[in-house]
Amino acid sequence: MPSHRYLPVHERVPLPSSSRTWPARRIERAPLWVPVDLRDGNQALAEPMDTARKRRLFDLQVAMGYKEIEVGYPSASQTDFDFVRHLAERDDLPEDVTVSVFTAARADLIDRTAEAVQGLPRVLIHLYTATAPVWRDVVLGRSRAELHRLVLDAAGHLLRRVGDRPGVRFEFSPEVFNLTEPDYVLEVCDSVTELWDASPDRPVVHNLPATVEVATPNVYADQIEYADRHLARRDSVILSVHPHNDRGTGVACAELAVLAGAQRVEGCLFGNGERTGNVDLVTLALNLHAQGVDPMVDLSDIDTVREVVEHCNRLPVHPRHPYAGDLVHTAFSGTHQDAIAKGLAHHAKQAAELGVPPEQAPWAVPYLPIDPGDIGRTYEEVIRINSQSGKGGIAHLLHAHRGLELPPALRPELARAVQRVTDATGRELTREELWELFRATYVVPGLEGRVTVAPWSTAEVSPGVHRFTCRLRVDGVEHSVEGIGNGPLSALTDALRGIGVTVDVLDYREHSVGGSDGHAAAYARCEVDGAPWWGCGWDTSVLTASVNAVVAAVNRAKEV
Ligand SMILES: CC(=O)SCCNC(=O)CCNC(=O)[C@H](O)C(C)(C)COP(=O)(O)OP(=O)(O)OC[C@H]1O[C@@H](n2cnc3c(N)ncnc32)[C@H](O)[C@@H]1OP(=O)(O)O
Ligand SMILES: CC(C)C(=O)C(=O)O
Repeated sequence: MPSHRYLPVHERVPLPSSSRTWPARRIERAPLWVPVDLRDGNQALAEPMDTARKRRLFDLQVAMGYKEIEVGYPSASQTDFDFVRHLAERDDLPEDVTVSVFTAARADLIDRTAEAVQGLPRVLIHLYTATAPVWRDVVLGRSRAELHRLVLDAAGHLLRRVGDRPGVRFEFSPEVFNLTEPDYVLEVCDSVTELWDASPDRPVVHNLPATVEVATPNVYADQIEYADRHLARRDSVILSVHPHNDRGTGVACAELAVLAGAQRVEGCLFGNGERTGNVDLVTLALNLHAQGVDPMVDLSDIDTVREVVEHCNRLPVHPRHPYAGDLVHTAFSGTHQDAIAKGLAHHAKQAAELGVPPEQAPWAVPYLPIDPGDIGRTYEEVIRINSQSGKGGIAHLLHAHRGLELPPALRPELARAVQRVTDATGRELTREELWELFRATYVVPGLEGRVTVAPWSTAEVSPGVHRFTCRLRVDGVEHSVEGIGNGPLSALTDALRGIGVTVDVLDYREHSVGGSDGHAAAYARCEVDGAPWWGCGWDTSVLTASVNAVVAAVNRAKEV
């Protein structure tokens, strides 16, 4: 790899001194989140959103509780302009929501922006110019002083155009802040603060973007802490960050930046945006939630949020996406499943002991960072079965979906049967297929096979003495037999013995299964012709289930 072509960040930009305090801090409340899906996310789409899609996403963001929403770049396209006009003319903005619009530092674009926002009751106008040396030299062709002049000219023009309108506030972004000299950032931002005469009741937003992520997140945090300490009129400045995800650490950058003093975070839902995307606001919010901090946005129905975002962006959310992906609450592997199954049972028990519903009880289930129920997911998909799965997960699924309480001694044998199938097919077993496999292996042999028992009846002929009377078919030959024992099952085994089938019940358990059809399950481990075999019964009658379980064990032994 020609790695020598790339300079490390400290050779690309002077970094601020290292008297950092952010590593010792904690995030104890949510910053102001600002979704920029309708602008930064939108400009990265192959097919930008039309008004209907923009409106759908905007309404979602309002419903989720976002209070500041960047809605477009109205001077860039008629579609963006029209959407801002749509918001202004519909006049249905909730009173606690401010819209933000984006513009480059050019008089013609500012004029068009001013036209677009006419009539909006609350609007933040977001002016930007790249400030980093490569952009100054290569893209904009301006020296430090010339670019500073361009920014002030544009900021002044904006102020003259809309500064006296009620409800208008301003934001400035030195684009590529993270590759800009710290002293130049302060010089430009402070002069803009001055020009716009920011005050605590009309603060300016200085938004310091990692336009292209180029360094480990600690470097960005140092840059933000330096700005936090040195920006002028600090109580009149809202310090905002806008991380991108080029190195895959956009979320970490935003979190460390908040530790370092950022009060506001711009990003997109599920991380859409230029190249590898903007920082993902959903992950950031749920990371706070998982630390016990109120994220101040409603993600209790994450699948609806995802569906709307996927529709509007025409992009899928990855199945492994943090919190929201299809697979993130699912365990296929045996030991994880075992731990989750035990953890869920423990959680239910703890909740009962505390006298609170499970969804209110403190969460500490292994391998599940948050309760999937918090974001509207069910437990259906938490455990899925393939060749990596083990007995714990299999037992959990049969319990969760069929109410079976499989005896621990039966589980390893069933797991081997499951593994034979999943290894042979190489694919996942659905929960219906798992149930069918269990039924075919342990229950069906009690109903059909070399030995069948039907019809039959039992009676307690004297206290503690039971008689089992039946017609037995063995390899097609029918016998009328009778047995006596201290219970119905021992009477059955006695009857079988009478026709030469030697069977002893070694272990037996039964339980009822709740639900409308009121089934019972019976599990019998029997020694048949000198070897142990499990058989199971599933019937509305406990007695029938138990008889079938013993016959199943006999037939399984006779099949080999
Ligand atoms: C990091 C970000 O996300 S920045 C936002 C980027 N978003 C977009 O570009 C989406 C919308 N953009 C557009 O629709 C168009 O680019 C427009 C309408 C804004 C401008 O279009 P055009 O006038 O055709 O210019 P073009 O797109 O080629 O932009 C390049 C010009 O803008 C100048 N420019 C770039 N950024 C800025 C800025 N922040 N302020 C002022 N001028 C700028 C460049 O120097 C260049 O000028 P030049 O032609 O004199 O060399
Ligand atoms: C905030 C602006 C300038 C931006 O989109 C970026 O830098 O990525």
